[in-house]
Formats: sequence, structure tokens, C-alpha cells
Amino acid sequence: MTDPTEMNDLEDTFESALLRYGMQLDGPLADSLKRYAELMWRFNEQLNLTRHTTWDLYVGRDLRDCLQLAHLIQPDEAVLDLGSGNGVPGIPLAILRPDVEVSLAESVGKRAKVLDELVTELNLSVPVYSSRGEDLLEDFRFTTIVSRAVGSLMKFCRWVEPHWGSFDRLLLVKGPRWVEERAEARHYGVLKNFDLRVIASYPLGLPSEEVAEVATAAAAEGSEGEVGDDTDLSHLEGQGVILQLSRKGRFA
Ligand SMILES: C[S@@+](CC[C@H](N)C(=O)[O-])C[C@H]1O[C@@H](n2cnc3c(N)ncnc32)[C@H](O)[C@@H]1O
Repeated sequence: MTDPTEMNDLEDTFESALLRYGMQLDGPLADSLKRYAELMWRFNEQLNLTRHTTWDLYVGRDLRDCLQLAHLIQPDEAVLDLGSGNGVPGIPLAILRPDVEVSLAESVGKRAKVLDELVTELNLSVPVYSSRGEDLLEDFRFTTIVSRAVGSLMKFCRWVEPHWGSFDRLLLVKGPRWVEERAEARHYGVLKNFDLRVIASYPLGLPSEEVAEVATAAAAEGSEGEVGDDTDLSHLEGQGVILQLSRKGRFA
């Protein structure tokens, strides 16, 4: 088998990036995920949607986050991607999990319009709301809200606090700085009514045995309980995490 670390110098194609990151996807799924990136990059020429414009970044960052998230959603859930922007994570999630009802919320009208065109081109049955996500919660109910690169933990706590009747949990895709965000949220006392857990932890660089082992241990630790001060994972440079925020006792 090819050593993924020896593939750095290969041409930047979707297929080589999948191989480099050790991702195996069914043919039709891979085709849709590739087509999504190509379409999104075309719109990116007119509108600032993403800085991830190489296959390496798309696969290594965007797809990796989406694959992690896809494992954490139960069948038939209703999921809202809040602050969808370029469509990550909502669009890849809808492709990877056709059994899940995915909706997208984007507050900037021009971006929401592009998202609408993307889901149409990709034949996805995904409603796009040109609206602030938290405002949608006045009228709609979702089981899970997912979000990446939209706001700090503290911001989310404040946005969603008045709307807990409208969803069960929030899954936030975060980088290593989440620990600082947690400290800020604690400092301002906004976490006191919530349970916060790390439900996935994974390396953001190229997979190496050592990092993968640490990541697996960290994920096991995080999935066992609330994230306390003694489970500070900030020493894991370059780790991505998925944080689950829920009402206290909701998933006890
Ligand atoms: C930095 S982009 C992230 C896009 C994408 N989620 C990603 O991970 O690449 C943040 C997007 O969230 C949108 N946004 C910010 N606050 C929002 C809110 N409260 N409701 C809906 N969209 C929001 C912004 O307009 C922007 O398009």
C-alpha cells in the first residue's frame, strides 16, 4: 500500500487528495462531492466564498470535517447548517447522508442565492433560507444544528439560549482554539445551563500513526463525559474537534 506521506508531491487532484488522507468513498458519492467543489469554486470567482481552493485543502479540511460530522448524525434527523456560507458542512453532509433532512441558513443574501443554485445543480433536496439561523428557530424545529467558522462558543450560547425548544443539540466544528473559547464562555457564565462534550477529535494535518493514536485516545476521553478542566486538549496541536452543546441533562 502507498504510504500517504510519500504522496505530498503528487499532482493536486481530488483522487490523489482522497488517497493522501486515507479516505475511501463510493464512486457516486465521490463524484458528487467533487462536482460540488468544482461548482462552488466557479462561484468563488465572483463572490468570496472560500479560501480552500485546492483539492488538498478541500479534502484535508472541508471533507474531513464533514465526514466526521456525518458519523454523528442519526437517521432521519432534521439538521440545520447555521452560517452555511459556501455550503460547508451542510452540502457535503446532504450528499453523504441522503437519509438526513438538511437545511441551510445563510444571512448574506448573495451567498444564499449561490447556495440555492448549488443545491439545484447538484439535485439535492435541501431548503436554503436567506436568513439569520437563530431567527429561523422562531418558526422551525430541528434535531441538530451544525455550524463551522461562524462564531465563538460564547456567541452561540447567547444566540441559541432563547430557542432551546426548537432543537436538541448544537454540533460545532472547531479547531484547536476551542479551549480558549470555552474559557471565555465560562468566564462570562454562559455555559452554566449547558452540557459541553467533545464528541469527535481528529488530526488536521496528514495522517500519521502517532497523531491518530493521540486523537483516538482524546476522542474516547471526550465522549465519556462533560469536558472538565482536566480534559484540556490544547496540547494536541492541529486537532479538529466537534463539540456538542445541549441543555443540561438532555443527553445524560
Ligand atoms: C466564515 S463563513 C463560514 C462558511 C462555512 N460554514 C465554512 O465553514 O466554510 C461564515 C458565514 O456565516 C454567515 N453567518 C454569520 N452569522 C450568521 C447567522 N447568525 N445566521 C446565518 N448565517 C450567518 C456569514 O454570512 C458567512 O457566510
